[in-house]
Amino acid sequence: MDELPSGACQAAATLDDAITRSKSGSNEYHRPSLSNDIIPDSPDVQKFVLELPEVARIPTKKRTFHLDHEDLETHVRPLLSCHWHVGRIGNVVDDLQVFSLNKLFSFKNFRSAVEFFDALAAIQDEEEHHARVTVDYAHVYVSTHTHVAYQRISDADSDAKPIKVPGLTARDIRFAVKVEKLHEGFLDDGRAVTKVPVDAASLQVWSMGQLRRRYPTSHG
Ligand SMILES: C[C@H](O)[C@H](O)[C@H]1CNC2=NC(N)=NC(=O)C2=N1
Repeated sequence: MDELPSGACQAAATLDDAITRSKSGSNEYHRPSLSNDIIPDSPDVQKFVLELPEVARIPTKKRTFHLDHEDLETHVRPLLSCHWHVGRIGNVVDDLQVFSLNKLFSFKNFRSAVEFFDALAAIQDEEEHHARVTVDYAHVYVSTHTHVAYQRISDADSDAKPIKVPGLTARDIRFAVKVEKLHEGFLDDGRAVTKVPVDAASLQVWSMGQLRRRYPTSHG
């Protein structure tokens, strides 16, 4: 798909803006309630929507490594600012946590949600990357992780064999950016609506915290 709508995620300029937009629409609005361990003014709460990263396509046959610590800021944080969040996949491999990147997209009606699903299926074909997708009336929940991925090895242990374990890779980032831009197109023509998740700020902080723990160094 070459004609992606250009520009960064335009769903909302700030969290407050998102709240206002959400309130002015017909969709219900939940004020994010911060849990006790999160400081409302924490620098980790990204209130502005960041420009989405451009990620080159990884050839299908190429070994895909997990994101590294630096990728969390450059690649993951902009998606968190658009209300993507981290989820846990049930099967932990060798005590290594398996994460996914998820977002709930909302639409005007069921027909628009199905049209989004169809366009999403085309992206999955193009990218040869397949997400878990759930259509629930006017909502589409997307969850992506890379099934065949390798844990990075530290420089100090360069003789070690990379561990094969599902996880988050540049394939997921590239895929999520494409899906986000697809949704922007649906917002622009009125087929989609913006919804701020319950506990949006907490989700951002929690997601970043989980990934920082999982990928503590450049070669975590
Ligand atoms: C060869 C082919 O690209 C691979 O089997 C693809 C198919 N789709 C995939 N999708 C996802 N999410 N992860 C993968 O590792 C994956 N592998």
